[in-house]
Amino acid sequence: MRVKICGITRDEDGEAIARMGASALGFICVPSSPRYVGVGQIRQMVDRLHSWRVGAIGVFANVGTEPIGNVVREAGLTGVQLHGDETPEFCDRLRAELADGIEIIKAFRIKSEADLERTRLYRDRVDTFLLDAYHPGQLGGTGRQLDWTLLDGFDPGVPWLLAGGLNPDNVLTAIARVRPTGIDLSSGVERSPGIKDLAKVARLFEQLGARGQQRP
Ligand SMILES: O=C(O)c1ccccc1N[C@@H]1O[C@H](COP(=O)(O)O)[C@@H](O)[C@H]1O
Repeated sequence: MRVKICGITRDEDGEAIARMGASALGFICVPSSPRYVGVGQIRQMVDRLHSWRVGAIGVFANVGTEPIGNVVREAGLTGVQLHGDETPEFCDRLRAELADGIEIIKAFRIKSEADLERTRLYRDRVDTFLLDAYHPGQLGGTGRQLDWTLLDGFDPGVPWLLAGGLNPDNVLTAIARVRPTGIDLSSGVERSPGIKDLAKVARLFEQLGARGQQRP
């Protein structure tokens, strides 16, 4: 089970969570978010993570391919998460901008079957899907669950992460019900926006037990 913990803003949180066994850490590059971190700060955190086998994913929404490429290179990211309204063609252009091996995760905010259907258009263009809850006026980090019943039989043909309102108390039910390739948590393991609650993160990994983490 791949485990991504998103919204890291402090060196000490990143290091502790990498040590606990996270596959990837997420850094919010969306300026309107309370979890926003600048490129210099991300670089500093990424440098401190070099001894851990952990991915470093930048989360972007509705910005150009060139600024994303610049942040990826300057911060030393291993991947990007597109959390806005990026088109399939945008994903192709971004692929051309990024070095080989940089992971592209496309996030979808799901409120209906039609949203799930739309994910098909991205299948051959990105590496990984992420399904999050839709909440009007907010891009992410909402702490809200999407309607898991919509995901019955969802099999996109690419690895995919379940996100949206996951926490140590509901994560095992979510995995058993939805069977994603991986999970992504942010506000469910926080004390306040951007400040992780390491006791909650530890409880999450206890819950996950011997499942083992995969791919940075
Ligand atoms: O966390 C944010 O502030 C954020 C801002 C803009 C885009 C995405 C953001 N977070 C992503 O939201 C999901 C779910 O978060 P939660 O677990 O429900 O709090 C997660 O993928 C974050 O990467």
